[in-house]
Amino acid sequence: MGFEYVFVHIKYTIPPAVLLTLLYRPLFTRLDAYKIACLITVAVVSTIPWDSYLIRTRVWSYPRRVIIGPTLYDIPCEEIFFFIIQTYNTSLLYLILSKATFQPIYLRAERTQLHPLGPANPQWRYYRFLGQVGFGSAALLGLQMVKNGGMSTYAGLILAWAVPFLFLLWSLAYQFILGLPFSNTLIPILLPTLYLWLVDTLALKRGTWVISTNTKLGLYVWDHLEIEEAIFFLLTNTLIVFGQIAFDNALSILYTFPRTFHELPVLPSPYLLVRALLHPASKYDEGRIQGLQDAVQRLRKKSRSFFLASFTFQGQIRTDLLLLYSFCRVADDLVDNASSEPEAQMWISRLRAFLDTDYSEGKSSLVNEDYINLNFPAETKSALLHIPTTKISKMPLKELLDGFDMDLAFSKAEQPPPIRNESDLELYAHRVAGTVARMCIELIFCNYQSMLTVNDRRRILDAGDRMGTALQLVNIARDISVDAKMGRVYLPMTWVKEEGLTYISIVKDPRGMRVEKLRLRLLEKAFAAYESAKDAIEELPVEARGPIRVAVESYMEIGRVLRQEGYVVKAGRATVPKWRRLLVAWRTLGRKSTMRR
Ligand SMILES: CC(C)=CCC/C(C)=C/CC/C(C)=C/CC/C(C)=C/[C@@H]1[C@@H](COP(=O)(O)OP(=O)(O)O)[C@]1(C)CC/C=C(\C)CC/C=C(\C)CCC=C(C)C
Repeated sequence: MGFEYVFVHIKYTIPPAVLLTLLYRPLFTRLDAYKIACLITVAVVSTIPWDSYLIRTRVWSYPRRVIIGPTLYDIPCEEIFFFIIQTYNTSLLYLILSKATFQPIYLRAERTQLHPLGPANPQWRYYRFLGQVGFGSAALLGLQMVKNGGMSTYAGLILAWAVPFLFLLWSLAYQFILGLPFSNTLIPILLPTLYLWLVDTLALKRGTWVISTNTKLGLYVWDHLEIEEAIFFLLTNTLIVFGQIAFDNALSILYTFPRTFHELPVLPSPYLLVRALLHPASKYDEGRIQGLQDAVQRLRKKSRSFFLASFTFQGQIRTDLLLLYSFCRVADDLVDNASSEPEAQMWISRLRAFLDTDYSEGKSSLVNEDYINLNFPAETKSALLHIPTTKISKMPLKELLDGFDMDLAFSKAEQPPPIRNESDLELYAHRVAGTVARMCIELIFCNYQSMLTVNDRRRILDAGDRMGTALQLVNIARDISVDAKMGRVYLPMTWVKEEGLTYISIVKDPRGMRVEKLRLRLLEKAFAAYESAKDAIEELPVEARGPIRVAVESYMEIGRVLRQEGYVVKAGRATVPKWRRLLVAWRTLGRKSTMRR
């Protein structure tokens, strides 16, 4: 009996596990735990018969002096622990590196020749076939090597065991394996492989584990690292990453095509996951994939705070929020970028009519698609078509349009400025942002089960409304100069007068002590609304608390920067440096809930 193998774990496999866990802890969700647990189960169950065979046939052995004793089918318990910890470490690395990726946009519809629009992405089927030929040949080679016996036995056994699994995973998830960025595929395979090669070199050198000379090829990658060991770690890490990718591929299919897969549980069963992977790519809804791609592009380009926050949402809610953002952004831009007040008014009327049709009973989605095609620019189509109206009520959307309507009063020379006093400011902020918060919360309630009563929900929605208002006040405080350039002043005229200023004087020169005083007054109001609402976040379903904190805090951080003297202005706006935004996200995610329900 000895502790050498245990020390390998203490020194080399447990420290990275602790480090990765600490790093990922604030982002760790139930779904992540489920994914890792599934993979560990498959890894342990599939490796035990193979490893047991290797040990019994003495291809592979452990001197008695290095292991503590207990075995399962002759496999030392330290070895079983190795399967678990390797799967855990590589999986965590994959999860960390793929956090920023919104995987559904990597789905590719594969139209055939018979499709009315002609074939699309025909190359994918060839890629799949080529991969299958490659993996199939490697598996056959492995079998042949085992059959030949002698020095090729161990290498053959590795190939014959691991490659059929790779063949299967490739066949199911080739689109993601090829399409995802290298940071999500190659890096999480190569980094742990290299690390384990180094650990293995040390273990073989010290004789912690021994490969029989009769069954190995006798080739080395470098001193003491047998080629078989190098292949083994490369293939097992590839299996783990391919397994995680296949999981994400299945989840992406489930979240992207709600017409085919509805009423999804937070943790989909293995049966549902396999059904999703077997759903033919020729049946993917291309329009929806396009809608999601456009939504991600819009968010990346237009809002750094919400783009960062979107990484922390997982599963269906991330898709829904992206689609909601896309709609809000497109609607806001249509009105803001109109060349005249009548044109902006026309967009608002058309958006109202679009919502009326979308929410009317028995409407056909085709009717609304025709309406969009006829009445809106082509580049806005995907945002309008995929807004998740089945999960949000009509009222906040209509009120959002009322908020845009208030903006139009700025361009009507005959009318007084729309924000005359504090109540007008509150109404405006409620309409353009309180409503957005309400819709976000409705989506959260729809996606996660909770024990909240109707009254609780109402109270949380009201708090959300106040929080949205707080964000909008920060937005106005940030943009005083930008808005003045467009001839707009969102500061209440009563406040402006109190400072001895006028609407015109601010439009002409939005700088100076008195404007700064007004900015601080606005921020004070914003932070008061924020303080009155922030505790309600801890009453949201647990999965949504951290991400909502990130969304809120990274925006409120703009307000905190504005409160400091000498803030940095870029393109007329105060900006929060990237490192500071990341720090805020990290801190808020890690914060413990004080009011768990
Ligand atoms: C993570 C993620 C993808 C979130 C998406 C949130 C979302 C749907 C935002 C819509 C944004 C939008 C374009 C709205 C149109 C009206 C508008 C311009 C509102 C202002 C947003 C500022 O965005 P941005 O800086 O990009 O805009 P401009 O530069 O001015 O063009 C707003 C300030 C409103 C944003 C308000 C929210 C996102 C609500 C936040 C509150 C919650 C989520 C609820 C908190 C919950 C509790 C219980 C307190």
